[in-house]
Amino acid sequence: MLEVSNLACSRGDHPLFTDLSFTLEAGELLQVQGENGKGKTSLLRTLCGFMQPVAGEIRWRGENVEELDEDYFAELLYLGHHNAIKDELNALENLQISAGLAGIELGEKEAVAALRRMGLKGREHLPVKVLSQGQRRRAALARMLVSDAPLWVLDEPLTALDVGAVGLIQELLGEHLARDGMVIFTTHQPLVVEGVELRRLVLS
Ligand SMILES: Nc1ncnc2c1ncn2[C@@H]1O[C@H](COP(=O)(O)OP(=O)(O)OP(=O)(O)O)[C@@H](O)[C@H]1O
Repeated sequence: MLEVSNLACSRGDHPLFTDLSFTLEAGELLQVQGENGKGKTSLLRTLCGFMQPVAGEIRWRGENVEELDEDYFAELLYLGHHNAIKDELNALENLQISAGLAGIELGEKEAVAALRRMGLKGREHLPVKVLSQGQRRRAALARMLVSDAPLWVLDEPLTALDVGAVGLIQELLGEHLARDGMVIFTTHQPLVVEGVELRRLVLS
């Protein structure tokens, strides 16, 4: 379980939020909401240890994440709104490398199957720089199919996706939550996971 207590974050001298507390349990889907610039991305990045909070504490399975360090990162899948993919490499190489960095040895057959489920059949061996925006996004989101991390932190996962891909992402979220996974995410588009209650955290 993720427990956030009295968290405060700033960017430079600019305070974003203070006294933010919430929990996230197995099977829960939490949307961070707020107008542009309210600190949604900053909150997600702070939860993943990329930014230091000004105050407060983040606990994972009862322990402060600063003390857990690598053990916490191994249980975390972060997909930022910038695709963390290398332009010169193809979708297959990108997926295998990112899985490897997360400690997962991903065979070519499995990686190809994941990319095909993401609608990239026939595009697996092209450098991602020639893919469309939506296809690049699909290539980045394929990590959801090969991750065994229980905590997913997703920053605007639906950006650039067509209706079919949005449906697929909603399906993948449903599968993850049904396995007792947890998801915290932002989106400016509607996102519905069938049979799952959407919790909301509003930054104001
Ligand atoms: N590196 C930085 N240096 C200074 N200020 C920054 C930096 N990164 C972000 N900010 C500021 O911090 C604030 C929060 O940014 P953040 O990206 O967390 O907002 P957001 O709620 O995710 O916005 P959006 O809905 O537009 O994606 C914004 O005012 C932004 O300009």
